[in-house]
Amino acid sequence: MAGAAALRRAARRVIRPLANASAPSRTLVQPERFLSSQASPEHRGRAVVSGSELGLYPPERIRNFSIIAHVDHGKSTLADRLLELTGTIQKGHGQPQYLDKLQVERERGITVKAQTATMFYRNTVETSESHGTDSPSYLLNLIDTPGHVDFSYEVSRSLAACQGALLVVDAAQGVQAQTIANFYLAFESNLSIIPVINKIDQPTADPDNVKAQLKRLFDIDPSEALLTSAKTGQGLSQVLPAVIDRIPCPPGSCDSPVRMLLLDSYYDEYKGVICHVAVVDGAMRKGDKISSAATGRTYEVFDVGIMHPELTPTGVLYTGQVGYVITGMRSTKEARIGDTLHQAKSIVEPLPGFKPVRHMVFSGVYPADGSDFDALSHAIEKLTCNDASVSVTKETSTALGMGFRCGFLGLLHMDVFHQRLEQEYGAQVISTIPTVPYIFEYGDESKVQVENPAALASNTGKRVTACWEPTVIATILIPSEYVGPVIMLCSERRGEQLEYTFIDAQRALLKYRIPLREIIVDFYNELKSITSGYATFDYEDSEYQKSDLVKMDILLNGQPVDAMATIIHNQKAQKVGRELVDKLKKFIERQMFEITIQAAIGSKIIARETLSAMRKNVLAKCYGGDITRKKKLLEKQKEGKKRMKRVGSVDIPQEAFHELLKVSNSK
Ligand SMILES: Nc1nc2c(ncn2[C@@H]2O[C@H](COP(=O)(O)OP(=O)(O)OP(=O)(O)O)[C@@H](O)[C@H]2O)c(=O)[nH]1
Repeated sequence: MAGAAALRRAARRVIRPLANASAPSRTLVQPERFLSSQASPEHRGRAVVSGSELGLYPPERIRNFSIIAHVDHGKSTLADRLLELTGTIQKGHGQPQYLDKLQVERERGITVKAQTATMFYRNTVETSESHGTDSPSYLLNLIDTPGHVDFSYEVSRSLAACQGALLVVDAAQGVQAQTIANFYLAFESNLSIIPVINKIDQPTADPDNVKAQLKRLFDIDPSEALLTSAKTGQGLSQVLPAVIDRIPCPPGSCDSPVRMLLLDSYYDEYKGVICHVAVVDGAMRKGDKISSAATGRTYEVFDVGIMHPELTPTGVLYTGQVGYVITGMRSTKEARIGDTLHQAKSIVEPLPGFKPVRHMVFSGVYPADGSDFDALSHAIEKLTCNDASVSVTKETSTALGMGFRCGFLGLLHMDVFHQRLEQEYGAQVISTIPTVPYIFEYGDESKVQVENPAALASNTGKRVTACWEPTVIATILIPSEYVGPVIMLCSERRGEQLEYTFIDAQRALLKYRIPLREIIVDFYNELKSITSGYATFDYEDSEYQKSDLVKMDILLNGQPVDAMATIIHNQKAQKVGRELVDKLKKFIERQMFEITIQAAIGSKIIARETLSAMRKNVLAKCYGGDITRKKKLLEKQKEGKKRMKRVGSVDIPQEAFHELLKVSNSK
């Protein structure tokens, strides 16, 4: 390895503010029982921590850090290794990516929710702050964050509780689009950033090239980079010493009334609302009364503790610590993320909260079977308790009945939400074509934000005088040979080039301003396919721009299907209209009568297909008299019917709605 000595020297050079001057008056004792890296095997993984033991960790013995990276660069695996190294979980606990707890996270291999784990660690590697085996024990809060662009909101929230971040970069793939986005999130939050070049065990690993990229893009001194393999364990012993040495301790005053930032909340069937908090000042004990700065309501603290990594009651949380609190809150709506919780009756300055969530994509969510509305309503209510970033309002569609209009952070977020509804609550849903929030101005100069294209119909009396659509700044990293096709793709998608640079001899970085609508469906797939999978892509929201938008209706036998209406750029309407009509023809089953399928803008028909009449006889091929087989086929047909939506006199299978999602954007 490039040498522990070199790393130590590098470590000494980086910013290392010490504890806040107003920090603790608590006595510092060596909490030997937490020295898990040296503890006996039976001691490891013990999740019993008392409040008095927690009190042994004043802010200067605490480090709060996040792991941030591009998707799949190894954050969760690195988090696993650190949890093992500190004895927080057993080695070979049989469940890789321990902190990815949701079923969808395990199935998709992605992190969706940020997770926190408290570890206890004694630094045995000499650093500028510690002195070998005499070094004290530290309390480390590790926050594993999602890598996908849709969940960058989770990342920025997590960073608010941290003073530092491990920026993990794959040694073979190098810096990718989300590496850049996450670096800037951490940089703008003033965090100390420790670059970790991971996966150095891979045959194609090229750490020197990655160091050069880090220098060029972020001005990171190459000697600061740690080289690791979360798979083989190589280099991992350097990570936590660097965390202790290079990341400042949390600021805050131990003697002030308690003040904490509400980082996240979720609903637990047995325990009620559980809030994750970062204690900024003072201490919070079981039995204390705390108030919410946002609502003014006061609650009693029923339980308080740390995530070690499961909920571990401690009866108290001190300044600088990150943990959970359970109060009498009845719903997560009371637990507003970004709120300041503080000692009741004290007057405190609220902490800077978070930017409000901006919903990028809206879609209608309806029960596949209309009679399941109550069940769906219950499922959505429960799920939003654990995913506060979804907005939900009731809506009614003539085609689909009663349902909900939901706002999501992006398409993956929408997909994950649907999957969780199905997996965790058994809900069968139909979702409508996703749309972005447009702004329309009418003749009377009133402006409305339109999140449901069908809603535009109610304004037909008014003349639209102008419309605006949201745009994003997209960052795309690609091997240089793909620059041409990517530029073509972006201009087809109405993108405006903002930047074109090379990050090294082989790779280019492109920045485009693109209308959000153009990227929400299928852009990423197409980008991947034209670059043989090499492109990486990230975006951040940008301003609204004036645009020439029209509402396109889909008509079945002359009747508009409100759930299939979409708002689209005028120039693209014809092409997309044809594709939608064509797709529907393939998915709607022939019926006893002829069906015309049309796309229309106002009264102008822009695409049309006809489906001829036919009676579908499922028993047609079932010769002979095997009654059980016939019954089975009829049962299957009945089951299929349940998944149909009757629109006017036409039955539309659920799959047709799903397929429409795929063509709802132009190619
Ligand atoms: N060869 C090698 N593979 C690794 C290493 N670290 C992680 N991996 C593998 O890389 C893949 C992605 O790892 P994760 O830890 O899930 O990556 P992540 O960054 O958490 O991914 P997201 O949560 O989706 O953002 C998994 O198959 C890991 O087993 C490493 O050091 N070497």
